[in-house]
Amino acid sequence: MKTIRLTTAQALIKFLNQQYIEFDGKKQKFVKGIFAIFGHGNVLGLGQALEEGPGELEIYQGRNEQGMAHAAVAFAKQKHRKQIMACTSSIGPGAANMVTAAATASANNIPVLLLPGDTFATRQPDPVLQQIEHYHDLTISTNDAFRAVSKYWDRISRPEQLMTAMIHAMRVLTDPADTGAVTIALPQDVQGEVYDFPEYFFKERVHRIERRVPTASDLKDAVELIKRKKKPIIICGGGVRYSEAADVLKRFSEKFNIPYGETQAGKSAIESTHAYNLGGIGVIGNLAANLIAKEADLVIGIGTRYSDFTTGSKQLFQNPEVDFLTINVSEYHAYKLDAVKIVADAKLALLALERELEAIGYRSSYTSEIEAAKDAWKTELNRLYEIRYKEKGFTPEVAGHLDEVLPEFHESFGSCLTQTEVIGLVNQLIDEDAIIVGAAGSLPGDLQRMWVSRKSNTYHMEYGYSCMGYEISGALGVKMAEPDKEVYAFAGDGSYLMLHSELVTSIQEGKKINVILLDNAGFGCINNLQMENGMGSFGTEFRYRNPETGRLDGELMKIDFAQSAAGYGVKTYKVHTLKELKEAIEDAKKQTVSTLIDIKVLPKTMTHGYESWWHVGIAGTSNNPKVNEAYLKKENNLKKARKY
Ligand SMILES: Cc1ncc(C[n+]2csc(CCOP(=O)(O)OP(=O)(O)O)c2C)c(N)n1
Ligand SMILES: O=C1C[C@@H](O)[C@H](O)[C@@H](O)C1=O
Ligand SMILES: [Mg+2]
Repeated sequence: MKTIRLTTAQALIKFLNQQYIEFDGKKQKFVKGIFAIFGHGNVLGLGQALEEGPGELEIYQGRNEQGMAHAAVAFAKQKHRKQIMACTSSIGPGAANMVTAAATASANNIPVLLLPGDTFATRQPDPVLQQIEHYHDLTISTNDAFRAVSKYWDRISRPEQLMTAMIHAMRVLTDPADTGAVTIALPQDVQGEVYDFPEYFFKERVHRIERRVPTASDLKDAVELIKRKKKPIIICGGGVRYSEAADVLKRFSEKFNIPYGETQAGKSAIESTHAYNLGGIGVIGNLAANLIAKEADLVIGIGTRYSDFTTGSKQLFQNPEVDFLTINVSEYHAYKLDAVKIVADAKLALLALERELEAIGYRSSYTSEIEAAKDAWKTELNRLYEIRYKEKGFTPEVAGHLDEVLPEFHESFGSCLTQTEVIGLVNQLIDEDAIIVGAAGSLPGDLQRMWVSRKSNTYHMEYGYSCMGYEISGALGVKMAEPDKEVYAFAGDGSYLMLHSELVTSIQEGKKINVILLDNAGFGCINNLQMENGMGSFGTEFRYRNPETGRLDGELMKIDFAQSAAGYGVKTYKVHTLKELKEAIEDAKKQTVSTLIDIKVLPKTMTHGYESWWHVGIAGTSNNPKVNEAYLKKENNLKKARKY
């Protein structure tokens, strides 16, 4: 047996360079590059290996481990999981910073390879700087925190363990049914330890992403169910995009006259204007999708994990005859809602169903309902685009909460922009093939409802974990995946403040991203949520501590976000009017550096509620009668929801 003498870290990098994937007969390199923030836990092991022999891996310098790992997640998501990035961190805090991103990857089923440094396997020294030391179990380190958020976790305590660990890492990273974060913890001494690795460990490996074929019996059950149903609705989930099944779904919907609603992950698989595309469905869905969903007698969920946002906390589908048919590569998701299942690849399942339904001449019995629902939503959308603030007699979309704050905001910020008119104008002005990125706050709701995707795969929303701070890091990852397109991160002021460090990396790498920052001086959507459920405005507006009350109910904080980003070399704009917004977008398009448009928007002017309900925990007793009322309302809604 021929061997190659290498350190563990050198062997790992050599191995990563030899991994390929094959999908539909097309072969490509699987690991594009590696984000690194070096510390004592990885610089002399993995860092040395990367300096000496990176192979074809591109090496990027992150700013915050969470941010860089989110960029890696976004890269893989935009690549439809066909190519990934790795991330290396030091031990302790550097590693801990990646835990959130690991969770984001796993919740969204997006592959990412995380390589945190770990404490010494030899325990020489003991403890090393940043080691926690659990008195009852010295084998526990910060990296054990990744176990809860990874789809595969391993620790390399001896160099030879690397071989099985990496083979399993690749198995999970390329498994469409169960991919997510893979964490390989690397004790810092082991990274530099030498071993005679067999040459065959480094042979070229092609991991075939197989399309799981539907079984005849699954298909038979599905056809039996569909042919009894008159008003089916499809839910187009992220699986449609990852399986590249959009064209087949489009044809399927047309042939059998079946409309579809989009989840956050599925949106933009097919352009919004397609006649059967109802748009966003669920808690933050629109009127068209939610009205059709209410009446549907069959829900065909394709590549969706049926989150509470998608099913309206299992209360959206109100037809007493409603049944569920699920097409999913994951048995776990397929078993939900007591559905009839086709456990298979979305594209193959749709093609097979198409043949069967054609053979029996199936067609749903919708006549004008789909068009009527779409038209009604179009009218509503136009109304949302046109909402203009008036000093007198203005009722915001989210009315009756903080009506008195609007004049105060208008005066303090010198802006009277509403969130819906801003979204409408941005949607109208940016390129058709530009990609928008988002994750948290009120924007995902507004965008799922309002955004008109004119080209496929131009909507990139992380809503499996809805992690604040993904927006800007994610935009960088998307730009790395699609460097020829303009990329726009939609971020609230809260999300921007939580994490925007990779904006600097975008400048460093010359990867232009555009930040559309909507500053409403607070955690707006959470303020809505608390006030809708009877609470007062508590801890969610950005106000100074008031010396008179001792509370956070002083004046509104005015933050110059444009100035903060300008300091990094970002081209910035301050926007208070639609005219300024138009000029800023047009100028931003001409720039080669990253841009940020600091837009002051009135609170409470986001979209609100379209025939859906979100189940949230509410206090069962309170001195506040409004909270008690909200609790009773919740209990009543719960009665209308499916139990499982
Ligand atoms: C990391 C993280 N922490 C907390 C939350 C809970 N959360 C969801 S939205 C939100 C406020 C978002 O505020 P902002 O970004 O300003 O958006 P807005 O709702 O005002 O549009 C919070 C705290 C989250 N989603 N992610
Ligand atoms: O708690 C939340 C409420 C949602 O409206 C928001 O989009 C999401 O980020 C969240 O965490
Ligand atoms: Mg905000």
